Amino acid sequence: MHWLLLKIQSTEPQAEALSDVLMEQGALSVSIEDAHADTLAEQAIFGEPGDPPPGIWQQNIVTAMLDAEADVQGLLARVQAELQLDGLKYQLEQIEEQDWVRATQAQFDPIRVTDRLWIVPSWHEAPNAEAINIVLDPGLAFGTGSHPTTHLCLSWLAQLPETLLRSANVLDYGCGSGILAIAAKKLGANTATGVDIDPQAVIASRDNALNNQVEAIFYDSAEYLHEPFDLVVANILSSALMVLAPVIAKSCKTGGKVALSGILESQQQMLLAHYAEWFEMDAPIQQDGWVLLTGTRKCP
Ligand SMILES: C[S@@+](CC[C@H](N)C(=O)[O-])C[C@H]1O[C@@H](n2cnc3c(N)ncnc32)[C@H](O)[C@@H]1O
Repeated sequence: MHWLLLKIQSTEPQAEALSDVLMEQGALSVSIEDAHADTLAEQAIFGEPGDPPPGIWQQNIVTAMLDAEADVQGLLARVQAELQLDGLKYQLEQIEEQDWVRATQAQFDPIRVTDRLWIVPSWHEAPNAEAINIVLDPGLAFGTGSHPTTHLCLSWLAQLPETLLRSANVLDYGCGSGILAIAAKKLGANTATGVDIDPQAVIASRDNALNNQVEAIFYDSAEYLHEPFDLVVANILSSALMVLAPVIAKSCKTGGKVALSGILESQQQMLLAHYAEWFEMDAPIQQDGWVLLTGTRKCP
């Protein structure tokens, strides 16, 4: 069994309408991708809570998956007529039936955070059985460890002195998959708590903690009571970090540490200035255009 992939070059104003017409004309699925993906001209597009939708890439590829027997020329003619377009540029590829589960799994390899901390998908053997291995599969909640913002937080947790961690109660604000709370606990934290605005993230975090045989508490941020913790990690986008600053400050004991992630280089000065009201801020740490800000809670 096989299918056809019809890949059409498109522009921002056309792409949505093109996708809709392809679906109406019998495509099994349609996706839109950056025409410059995996090149230096790749355009990062993401939205922040409260901002208008970020739109799509200026130059993109609209890919329709079709039955092997589909009349491609007829389909293209109908699409062009409906959208009043001329000379669509396209490529046609054939894809064979394959083990889709295995193909998906093959995209996720173990991730080394440090020599002693790894994130390992459940279907993989741990590269170092002696290391602290967090077993985590991609799921509905953010946080597989592959994103620089998560990686920055994990590296920060992993370099904390063990003596500090042993007595530390850790809060993971915006826990997603629970990866940071689970890592903190596995690295030796006294307790780990995670909160998230998304109920699916709370469920995923609880499942992941169970799979890792880690005791950690996860709940909805609406139920969070602002109790003070020794360490607070928050990997959320910068607009949310700005709004949540008083909550995060209240959540951190005097002398406690904070780590803030999800911040672009262009946003770091704004965040540093804002958090300086409550924290003695350290020099930013950068990775792939993202910044980790850390600090120590001042006396209120
Ligand atoms: C970028 S993910 C980080 C997940 C994980 N902690 C990590 O480091 O990979 C951000 C998480 O913050 C949550 N979030 C966003 N705004 C929030 C808010 N105001 N309060 C609590 N959680 C929030 C999102 O639902 C999401 O799960």
